[in-house]
Amino acid sequence: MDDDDDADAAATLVKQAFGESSDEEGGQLGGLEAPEGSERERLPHRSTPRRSPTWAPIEEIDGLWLCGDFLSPEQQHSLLSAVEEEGWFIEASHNQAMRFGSLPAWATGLSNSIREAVLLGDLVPGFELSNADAYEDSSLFPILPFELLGREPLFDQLIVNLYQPGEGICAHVDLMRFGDGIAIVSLESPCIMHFTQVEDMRIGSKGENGRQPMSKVPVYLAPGSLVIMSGDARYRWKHEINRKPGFQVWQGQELDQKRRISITLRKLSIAE
Ligand SMILES: O=C(O)CCC(=O)C(=O)O
Ligand SMILES: [Fe+2]
Repeated sequence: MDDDDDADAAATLVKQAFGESSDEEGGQLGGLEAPEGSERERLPHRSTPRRSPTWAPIEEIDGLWLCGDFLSPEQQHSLLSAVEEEGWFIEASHNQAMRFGSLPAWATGLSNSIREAVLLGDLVPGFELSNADAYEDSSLFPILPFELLGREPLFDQLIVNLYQPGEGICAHVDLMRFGDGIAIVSLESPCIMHFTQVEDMRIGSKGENGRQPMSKVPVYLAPGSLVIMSGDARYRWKHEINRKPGFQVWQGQELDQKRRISITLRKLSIAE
């Protein structure tokens, strides 16, 4: 596909997923409605278009993108309410819920919003100038390759994790039963997710791209942020969250740990 074909395919995808114009139901971030009685709900439907979210590449890791302003505070609130209404975490001993196949409506709305943010979001200023070469073949869709962005459904597996202060997740690469292209939305507490290369990229050896492997790459996940992992980021880097004292340090400050909820969306691999 050349760039024009890609652009046409993207336009078709936007129309299919979100309707002809952004005023229609299901338009930009339309899958997430404001809570009843909120200021936004009283406004005429979508009278003020929401600004585009901004995407920043994590420069050390190919295929890792962060959208720090994916969800507004209102949208975070309504997403959290939708999760809480599922009743998964009423018992203190329950801290994880999984769904396969058909997802709750709010998760399908979230999935649509992710696709829309990838298609319509802005790249952080300066990105195109400094990184144009590395992304030559995917300049239209640097955040998620078009074959992943255009698949239907985009995601068919949901996992919601609830972490109390001090709790996290050990370094891992997600199971191979899940395909490429993984999205993680963070709610409530900010946290630092650390990425480390898998063993075949040992310290001291040079990776395929000629770069020296990095020891550990910290990524700050604000509430309402969205992370997308594909390619190397998904297969060649482990991710972990260590919320023990001393590990959640950002710009010299230890983060204040509260409860954190994360929503991970993935697509099951097609069975061979
Ligand atoms: O909670 C998170 O942000 C990450 C969750 C995760 O990596 C997973 O469920 O595989
Ligand atoms: Fe994971």
